[in-house]
Amino acid sequence: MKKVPLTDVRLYTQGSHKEKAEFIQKFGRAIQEFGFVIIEGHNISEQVINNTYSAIEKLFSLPIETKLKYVDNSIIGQRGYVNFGIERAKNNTIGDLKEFWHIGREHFLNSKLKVEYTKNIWPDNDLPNFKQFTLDLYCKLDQLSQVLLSALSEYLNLPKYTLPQMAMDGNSILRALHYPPLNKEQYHSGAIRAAAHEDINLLTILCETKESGLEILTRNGKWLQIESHPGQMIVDSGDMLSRVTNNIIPSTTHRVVNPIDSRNTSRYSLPFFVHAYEKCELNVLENCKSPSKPNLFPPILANEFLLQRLRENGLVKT
Ligand SMILES: O=C(O)CCC(=O)C(=O)O
Ligand SMILES: [Fe+2]
Repeated sequence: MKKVPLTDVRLYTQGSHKEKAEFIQKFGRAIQEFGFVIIEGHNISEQVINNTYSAIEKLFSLPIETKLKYVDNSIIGQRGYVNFGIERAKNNTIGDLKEFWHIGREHFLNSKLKVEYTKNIWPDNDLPNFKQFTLDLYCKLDQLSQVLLSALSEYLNLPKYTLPQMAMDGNSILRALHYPPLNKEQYHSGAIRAAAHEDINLLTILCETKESGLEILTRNGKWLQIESHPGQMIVDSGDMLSRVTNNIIPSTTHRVVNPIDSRNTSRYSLPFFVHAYEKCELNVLENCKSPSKPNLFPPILANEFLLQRLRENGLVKT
């Protein structure tokens, strides 16, 4: 496969029995064999996405002193603003050329499971609409993730609630990202917008972007540019999914490369990291165990795994 597979979520949400089965296979195989899949028919309107993009463009254009008011070091970059140079890919010593803002869960789908997550930080005094727009997108992506995880459970021949249950009211994060234009020094520093890495979580859903730069490392070791057009989103697998599937679905390596000179403009992006709930034990799922293949990963609580990976990414100091 040279092109990232594309499929339509409506086959699963509104389709006949046959169409549902078609989606399950196409989506599951794409994630398993390719690592990335483009989806359409996700039912999140252009307006919701564009409102959020306008809000984050305004946010990142605030003076640095204002943005720094929204840093809380005690919560290790899990909410609010994270400045340039802080996050780096695992095993990398140079920080990425990006600033970002994290939004966590405020609404719970199942009130019985309610857990206390770190409180969000809102730039209300500087940007009154930011909270409304970003939370609206968060909730819609959260619902979409439940649908995609249900299809993926069926692909693994597991009850369809298996993966959705892990992510239900999970510690998922919407990341608003800004990669500013590069100066000459940065072009030569060896740093890139986002160095090659795997995401920590179960799945990542990336909203469409206006500027290119995202590349994936295909399972046969070649870098491939990936674009999403209006109405499309990109989905990829993370480390938590790799753990619970005993690497049947490996996490996908990806990066964001620097722009060529003639397109040296800001790039904004909105990935949604679908996490398990904090106390979820990341055990290998029943159908992914096999007598001939030992379990590659010992069980670990989702929150402990997250902390371990944040340390590797430079967000937690050891
Ligand atoms: O900006 C992008 O398109 C991808 C960002 C990403 O991979 C990340 O933040 O983990
Ligand atoms: Fe990523």
